[in-house]
Amino acid sequence: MDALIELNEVVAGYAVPVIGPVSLTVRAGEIVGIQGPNGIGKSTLLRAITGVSRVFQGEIRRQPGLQVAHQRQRPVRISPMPLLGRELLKLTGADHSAPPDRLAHLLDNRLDRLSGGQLQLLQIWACLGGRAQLILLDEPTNNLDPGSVDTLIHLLMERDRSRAVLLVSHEADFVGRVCNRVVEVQAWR
Ligand SMILES: Nc1ncnc2c1ncn2[C@@H]1O[C@H](COP(=O)(O)OP(=O)(O)OP(=O)(O)O)[C@@H](O)[C@H]1O
Repeated sequence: MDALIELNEVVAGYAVPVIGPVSLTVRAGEIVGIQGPNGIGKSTLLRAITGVSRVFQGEIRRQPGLQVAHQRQRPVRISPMPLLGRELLKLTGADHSAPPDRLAHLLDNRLDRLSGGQLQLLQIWACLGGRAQLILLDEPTNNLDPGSVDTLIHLLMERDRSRAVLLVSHEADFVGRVCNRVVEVQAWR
């Protein structure tokens, strides 16, 4: 299989269908964006890839052995968390690639003493620099000021280019700057 993942006419939801049909393909090295109005089911589609939501119709084909990392829209923040930034990277396997300079000042801080935006950037790098070949990012610019959005773009560009990213974002400017392709999704009707 050439692609990392292929969605073929996928309809996903929970007790009832929410989104679709959606077809898309993500290949190694690509950054693909998913766009659509609030509440249409974009997060639900990412959850279908990780098996958390239900696939009603269609098919999701994964490259054999594919590992997926998922940065959720509102990451759970467990407090207190006496874990250092560099320990988070080690736990996720992300210490194998040197963290970018822009994150260096966060590595010796406890996770529960980082700001929401700092924690988010570190968690995104833990996904991008970890073992997964496919990284799912749900609204990665949430909580980020313009300087941090620049850092996020830098992290995306610095990732190992064999990795692919499938991201959901309502920030058209950000999507235009980082994505190779954008897929417009529709609600199930
Ligand atoms: N665990 C769940 N069980 C049942 N319904 C859910 C669940 N999570 C979300 N939904 C419903 O699925 C629909 C789509 O939600 P989802 O969060 O996927 O949309 P979205 O497009 O990502 O929204 P936004 O752009 O606001 O982030 C909503 O009506 C929501 O209430």
